[in-house]
Amino acid sequence: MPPESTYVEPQAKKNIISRSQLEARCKAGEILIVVNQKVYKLDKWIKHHPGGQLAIRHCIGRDCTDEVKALHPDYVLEKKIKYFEIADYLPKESDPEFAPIIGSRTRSKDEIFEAQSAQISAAYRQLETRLRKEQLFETNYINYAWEFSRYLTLFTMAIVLNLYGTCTMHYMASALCLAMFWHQVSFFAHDAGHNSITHNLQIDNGIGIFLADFLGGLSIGWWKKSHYVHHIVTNHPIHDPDIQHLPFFAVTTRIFQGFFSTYHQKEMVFDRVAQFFVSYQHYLYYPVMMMGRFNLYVQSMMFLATEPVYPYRKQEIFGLTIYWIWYPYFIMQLPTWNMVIAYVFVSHMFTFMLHVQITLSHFGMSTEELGDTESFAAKMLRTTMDVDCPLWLDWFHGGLQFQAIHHLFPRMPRHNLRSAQPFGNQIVYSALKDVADQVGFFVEVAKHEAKEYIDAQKIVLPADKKNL
Ligand code: HEM
Repeated sequence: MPPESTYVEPQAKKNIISRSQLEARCKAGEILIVVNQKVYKLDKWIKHHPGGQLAIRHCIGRDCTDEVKALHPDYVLEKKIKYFEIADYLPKESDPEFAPIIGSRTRSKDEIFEAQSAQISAAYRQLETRLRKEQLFETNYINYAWEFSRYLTLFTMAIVLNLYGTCTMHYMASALCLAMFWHQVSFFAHDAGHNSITHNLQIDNGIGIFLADFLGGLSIGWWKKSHYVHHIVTNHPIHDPDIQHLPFFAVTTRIFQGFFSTYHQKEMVFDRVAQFFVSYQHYLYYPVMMMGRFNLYVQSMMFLATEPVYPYRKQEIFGLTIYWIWYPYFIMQLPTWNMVIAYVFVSHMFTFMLHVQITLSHFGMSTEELGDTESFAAKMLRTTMDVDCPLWLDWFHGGLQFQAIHHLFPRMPRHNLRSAQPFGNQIVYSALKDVADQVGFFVEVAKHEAKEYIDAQKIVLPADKKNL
């Protein structure tokens, strides 16, 4: 055992599961995950998990400590998780299959990658402690008061311009205000989905249902299901629903062969229709984004109709029913049918800004699968991008332009993301420094090897010839 190893001899009586045993048991169908060097068995409970089944399925058979810490309130790790503990996890260096590294063997590329990834993870954990000290996980309700005044202004303007308007310009301005209202309120619903408003699951869920279902006609449950998965397997072409947009877009050429989407549970084929649309995707991007909200209606209804276990189904169906009463009633106040149709399109299409903002942070980033040894923090930084924006424009992006820090700490209230970002950058810089150091090291090795080769071959370089 190397002296610097952190391995501690487990107590004789405790159950121990090694990495190979874990793999074998998971392959046999057991739902086991590793958190803080302990193994948890979730076979029976998975269908009751408030974060959905798929979130857990993406963590089966691997260490998901950082994911679990990032996505749960403290009580889950402090109390709830204990009920599912079945054994200690045997770190791989003590597993007979993974013999200790003896002597000065050169580390393989995989080992270097794993070590770098672990370094980022360690920096990430320190950062979390620091941000807690800075109280950046606490909600400042004054921010929400400001936001409320904005929502209320937009909604009131939409109503007044619709009911008391006298010309097309008034009606279209009303539609635009409604689109802006939906756009802005989505950020609030996003907080509710992450339980980052009151940090109480029931209350935040209630807020989410009111905002998304009653006011917007969309299912918060549907959104939460897909968004949680997105946070765990960000930018994975096969697993992340947020980058699966066939037949319209292909974010990576990897999907040209078609693939089975684990989220949608269906084959996504790259057929002729997809070939046609994808070849024009650079033109179609904005028009498709403008139609996005109509698609969300369909997804919401499908979710409520087909999700096997969902505790808030009745409340959400009630919410959607109210929406489908108030919105049609509202637009029927317009003087002509042409105006009604124009209103529907303008109010829906101008929410495209939200879809653009969401996709902007991920579409241009890596979609590689780098395996289980990549840490959560390393993966989030590789797949997520911030959007630069001045302070005065924060309201427009809702604070979510700091997407990398949001992905590292999904439960952090949005209004704290700007303050947290400089701390987050430290991880990025230290990761980049590591990469730069590695590159420098490889250059030195290459130089050394080249020199050895030249000396061995007794090659005379042109520059040296002149000196002969
Ligand atoms: C023994 C294991 C686990 C237990 C006991 C557990 C328990 C819970 C509980 C009680 C909640 C509701 C939290 C609240 O009150 O806000 C929750 C939410 C959640 N869990 Fe787990 N969970 C476990 C494993 C996992 C795993 C492996 C993942 C995947 C990374 C996961 C992802 C989530 C997500 C995404 C949410 C929703 C978070 C939110 O609302 O912001 N959970 N879990």
